[in-house]
Amino acid sequence: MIEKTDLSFERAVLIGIVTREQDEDKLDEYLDELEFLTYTAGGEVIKRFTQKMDVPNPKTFIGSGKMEDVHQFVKEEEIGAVIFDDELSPAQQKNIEKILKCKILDRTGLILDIFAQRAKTSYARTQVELAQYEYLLPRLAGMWTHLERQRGGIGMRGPGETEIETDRRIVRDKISLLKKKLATIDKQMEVQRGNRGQLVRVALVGYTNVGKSTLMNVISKSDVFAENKLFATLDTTVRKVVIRNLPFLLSDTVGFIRKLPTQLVESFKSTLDEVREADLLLHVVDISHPNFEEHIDSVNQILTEIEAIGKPTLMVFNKIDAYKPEKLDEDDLITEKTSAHYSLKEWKKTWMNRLGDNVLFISALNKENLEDFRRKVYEAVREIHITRFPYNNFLYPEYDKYGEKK
Ligand SMILES: Nc1nc2c(ncn2[C@@H]2O[C@H](COP(=O)(O)OP(=O)(O)OP(=O)(O)O)[C@@H](O)[C@H]2O)c(=O)[nH]1
Ligand SMILES: [Mg+2]
Repeated sequence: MIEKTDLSFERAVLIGIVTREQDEDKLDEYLDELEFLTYTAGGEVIKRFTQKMDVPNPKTFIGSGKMEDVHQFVKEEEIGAVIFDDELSPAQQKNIEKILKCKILDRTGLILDIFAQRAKTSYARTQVELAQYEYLLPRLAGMWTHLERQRGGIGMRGPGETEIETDRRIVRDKISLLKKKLATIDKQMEVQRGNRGQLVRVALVGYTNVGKSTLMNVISKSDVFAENKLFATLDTTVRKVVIRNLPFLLSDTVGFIRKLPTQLVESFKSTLDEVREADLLLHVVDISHPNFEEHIDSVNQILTEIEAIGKPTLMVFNKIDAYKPEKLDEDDLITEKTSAHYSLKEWKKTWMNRLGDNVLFISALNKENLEDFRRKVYEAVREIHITRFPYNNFLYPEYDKYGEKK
């Protein structure tokens, strides 16, 4: 595994910009998420810097005055990492590093770092490593100045272009090696998937931290790692589940996020094969999150990217126990009623109504409405099952509660 930026106990500041497409409220929400990502990576956010601009500065992303403020703060407060919400170009990253003289990360770098920390199996590690090298390649020149500065002193001449070229070649070789390694594992996995027989395959998909693994555990009585941090799951777990008389395969996999780095989507292609090859998707949503609608869009966008959109899908709105609409007093005639004030009942009448029967409202944690969940999943799986195997003998005999055959 290549070096990762260690953010453990690191004091960090966040930087984001307000643009025409992204007003202050939106930026706030995005920075909340970036703060959660930083916390997941082990860092602590001390301050946020924001700036209004039409277009980012091509050299330093934010303007020079603002950069000076950040510089002062970094010096005075002993900040170890400065994290940008947007993707920085390799040149921007290099320039900013020169000014601030501390770790500079963008959103992609931060997400890659979390993936690197969390990858447990050699398969996940290989995929992350490939993504890291792809990210590193165009940034190599910048990295050298970094090393140069760190070592400094006598006898340390700046690296010539040739050394950077050598480095690029090494990284390129490494990338093609990792790709070959992944291709071999992919073949093995394909065979494994083929061996699973003809059972209907169901995949849990959704934004990170919405409760996919918790739901998997509840439904399949398994023990998949779940926690209140982002990207708890990086590997796919597949379990055989039986509802009433119907067996099927349920898989839990990596969560999605807004602007998931393309390097990661690409190198996690085979992990995501499970989603691509699924017959039915359970799109899990954290309805207690203020941005849940945007999360749905991000997930759909990634599903489109991996060519998994348009499959039969059940929308599973989870965490109903934690859903608290904002209060609107009856005599309050000034505050405009927005979706933040909707009760669950009101939500059901919105665009959710158009989803017809394909919606569910549950709490995986409190095991609320799980009967409804089982029934709807059963019906959807059965539908697929009987169209695929009209003369099928997979359906187990149904037993009543006394254990008698029906
Ligand atoms: N209040 C509430 N919390 C829940 C519910 N379901 C899950 N959680 C919590 O949400 C957090 C994330 O749960 P996970 O199951 O790890 O979520 P995930 O979707 O698998 O996350 P990633 O693997 O990171 O993509 C945990 O702290 C869970 O305890 C629920 O119904 N209600
Ligand atoms: Mg998970």
